[in-house]
Amino acid sequence: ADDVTYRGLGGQQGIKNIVATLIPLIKADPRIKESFVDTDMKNLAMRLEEQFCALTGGPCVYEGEDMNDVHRGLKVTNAQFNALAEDLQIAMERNGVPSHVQNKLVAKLAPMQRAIVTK
Ligand code: HEM
Repeated sequence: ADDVTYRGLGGQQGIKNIVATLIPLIKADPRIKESFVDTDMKNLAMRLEEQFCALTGGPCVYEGEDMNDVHRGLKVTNAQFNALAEDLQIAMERNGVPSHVQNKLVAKLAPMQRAIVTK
């Protein structure tokens, strides 16, 4: 499998660090934080690590919920989707991920927008 992007993120440890940076950004972001008040953020972090690893060619299997099912009823807007993507880019930037690799991960998340945005 092509794991260039996975390696660009710094592999398993790099992804762990990126998600650890991302979670507090989500919790502090006035555009999206209300959506996560009842969320188990440790579980979310574990699932995001799996998902980013699997999507970028790493040796992981995403074992979380289907993106449609988990976001159904949350009334997520396009603006909120973009806000989270922006927070992710900040998290990658802070962990020294080159911008071309940042763009690769964001591009892999883009097709999920239709499943996540329901408003
Ligand atoms: C790039 C965009 C996004 C990705 C890749 C993503 C991915 C995920 C993943 C992997 C989970 C965990 C599923 C599980 O527990 O099995 C999750 C849960 C969740 N997501 Fe998203 N998500 C995105 C955008 C958003 C946005 C914009 C919002 C709201 C503003 C949101 C709100 C939530 C909430 C509240 C949960 C937890 C649901 C629960 O625990 O019942 N997500 N997301």
